[in-house]
Amino acid sequence: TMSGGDQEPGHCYVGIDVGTGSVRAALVDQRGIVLAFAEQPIKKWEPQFNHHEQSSEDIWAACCLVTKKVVQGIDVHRIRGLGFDATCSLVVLDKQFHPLPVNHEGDSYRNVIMWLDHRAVSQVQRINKTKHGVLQYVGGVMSVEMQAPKLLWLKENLRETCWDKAGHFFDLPDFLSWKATGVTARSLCSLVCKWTYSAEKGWDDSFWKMIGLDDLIGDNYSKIGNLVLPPGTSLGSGLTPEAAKELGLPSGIAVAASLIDAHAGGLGVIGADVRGHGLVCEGQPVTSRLAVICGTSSCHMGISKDPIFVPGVWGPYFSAMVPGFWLNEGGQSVTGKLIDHMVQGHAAFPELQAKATARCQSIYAYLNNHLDLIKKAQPVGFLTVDLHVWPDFHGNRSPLADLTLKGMVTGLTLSQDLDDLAILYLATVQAIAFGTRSIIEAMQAAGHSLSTLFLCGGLSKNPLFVQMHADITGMPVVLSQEVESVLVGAAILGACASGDFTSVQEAMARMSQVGKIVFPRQEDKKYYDKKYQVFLKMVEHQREYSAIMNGN
Ligand SMILES: Nc1ncnc2c1ncn2[C@@H]1O[C@H](COP(=O)(O)OP(=O)(O)O)[C@@H](O)[C@H]1O
Ligand SMILES: O=C(CO)[C@H](O)[C@H](O)COP(=O)(O)O
Repeated sequence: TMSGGDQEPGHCYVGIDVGTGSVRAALVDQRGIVLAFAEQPIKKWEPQFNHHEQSSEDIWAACCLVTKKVVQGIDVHRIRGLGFDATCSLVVLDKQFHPLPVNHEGDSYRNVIMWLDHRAVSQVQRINKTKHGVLQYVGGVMSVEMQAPKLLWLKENLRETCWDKAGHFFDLPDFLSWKATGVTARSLCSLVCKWTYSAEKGWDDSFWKMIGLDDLIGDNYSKIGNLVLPPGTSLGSGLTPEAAKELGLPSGIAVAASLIDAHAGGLGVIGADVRGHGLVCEGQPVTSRLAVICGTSSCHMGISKDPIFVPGVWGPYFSAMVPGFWLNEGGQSVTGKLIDHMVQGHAAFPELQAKATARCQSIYAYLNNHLDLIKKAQPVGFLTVDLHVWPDFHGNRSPLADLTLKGMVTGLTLSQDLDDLAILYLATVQAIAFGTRSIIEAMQAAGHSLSTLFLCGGLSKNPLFVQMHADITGMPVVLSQEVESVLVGAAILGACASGDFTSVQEAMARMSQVGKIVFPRQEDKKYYDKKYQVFLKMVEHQREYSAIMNGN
C-alpha cells in the first residue's frame, strides 16, 4: 500500500497527455510516482505542404485506450482525479458538437488544424500589420501557429463547409475536458496563450473587429469561450457516466481544467525541491529556473513575479502556468521532429536502422555510441568543428519570431556513410541547443535571471541532447525522477481538482522530484562560444541572401 503525506493513503490520479505523435496516460500517486504508463500513436495527415491535420475522434479513442490500460487491475476507487494536457491544436465542431472539416476535401473526420500547421501565413501577416495592443502579450509578433490566424483562414477559405456551420472552436486541451465532463469552460492557459484572452481584461472586442472576425464576439463569445477557469479547477460534476464508461474510470471523479502540454511539463518539473544537489538555484526564487519541454518542438518556460516583455518570446501571460506568476514562453517549432528529419533523410539511414535493430538499440542510442567511437581522444562535441546547422527548417518561433526563416547546413562533403550521418545528427542537436542559448539570452536581456534548466519531454531521454544543452548554455540541467514529467503535470491538475491539495503550488512541490543532474563541461566553453558565433552569423547570412535575391 502507498501512503502520501498527510492525505488519505492510496489516492492516485490519472494524467492524459496528448502529444503531436501519440497519446500517453499515466496513473500517478500523491508523491508523483508513475505507477502505470501507456502510449498509443495518433493519426496525422498532411494533405498539402504546411497543412497538418488530425481527428478529435481518433484522439479521444486513443485517450480511452491508454486510460483503460493504466487502470487495469487497480481498485478504481483509489482514483480521485483526472487531468488532461494536449498540444495547442484547433478543434472545430458544429452546433451539435459534431466534427467539421478543416480541409478542402470536406473530410469532417479531419477536424483538427494542428499547432504546427503553417497554412495561415497571409492571415497572420495581416494580423501583425494591425499592431493591435494584444500583440504585446505574444512577444510583439503573433505566430502563425496561434488560433486567430487559423480561424481567419477557415473563414476565408472554408466559409460554407466549415465556418458558417461551426458552433464551437476548442483548443485541444479544452476539447478533452469538455469530452470528459460536458462542460464547455475553457482553460485560462489555452485562451491566454493562444487566443489573445487577457486574464485581467478578458476578450478584447476591438481586436476581433480589427482582424475581421467580429462574428465571434456574438452571443458573448460562445463559440470560443466565455467561461474561463484556472488550470486545475474542478469542472462541473466531474466525469460523466458516458465518458467514464469509455475511459474505464468511475463516473463523477474530479476532472480538471486543462493545460497545454508544454505548460503541464512546466508544472511537472519547475517546483521540485532541489536541496542538497549543489545547484545554483538552491535557495533562490523559482523564477531562476527555466523549464524546457522538448518533444516534437521545444518550449522554454520562464516565470516572473512582474510582467516581462521579451521581444520574440511569447507572453507575458498571467497565471497561464503557475498561478500568480507571469509566464514567458520561448520556443523552437521543430526540434525532435528536426532530428528525426535529418537522420531519416540521410543516405545511411537504412544502414543505421539495420545496425541499431541488430543490437536491440534505439537509433539514437546507436548514434550516440557511434559518436563515442569516432571521437577518439576529443570531447564528442568537437566533431563538428567544420559542420554547422541553422535549425529553423520550420521557421523561427523565438527569439526572432520569423516564420520565413529556413534551415541551413554548412560543411557538407561527398561522404554519405554512417560517420557522416552521426556527425550531422550531432550538429543538429547542437544547433537546437544554440537556439535555446539564444532564447535564454533574449530572456535575460529583458530582465529574467535564469540559472538552471529543468528538461523534460521525449528528447530529455537522449543523454547527448541533455549534455549539449548543459555545455552550450553553460547551465546545469536537472532531469526529473519520472521521465514522463508532462504526465506528472497532467496528474497534478487532477490532484488539484480532487481537492487533495489546496493549490497547484502545493501539488507541484509534492509531486515533482529531482532525478539526474547534468553539469556543463566548463573546459569546452571556448569551443562552444566559437560555434555560437558561427551560429549567429548563419542567420545574418541567410538574411543577406534573401536581401540579394529580393533586390533589383
Ligand atoms: N529514447 C529516446 N531517445 C532519443 N530520442 C527520443 C527518445 N524518445 C523520444 N525521442 C525523441 O523525442 C521526440 C518526441 O518526443 P515526445 O515528447 O514523445 O513528443 P510529442 O509530445 O511531441 O508527441 C521524437 O522526435 C523522438 O525522436
Ligand atoms: O506550442 C506549444 C506549446 O505552447 C507546443 O509546441 C505544442 O503544443 C506542441 O508540443 P509538442 O512538441 O510537445 O508536441
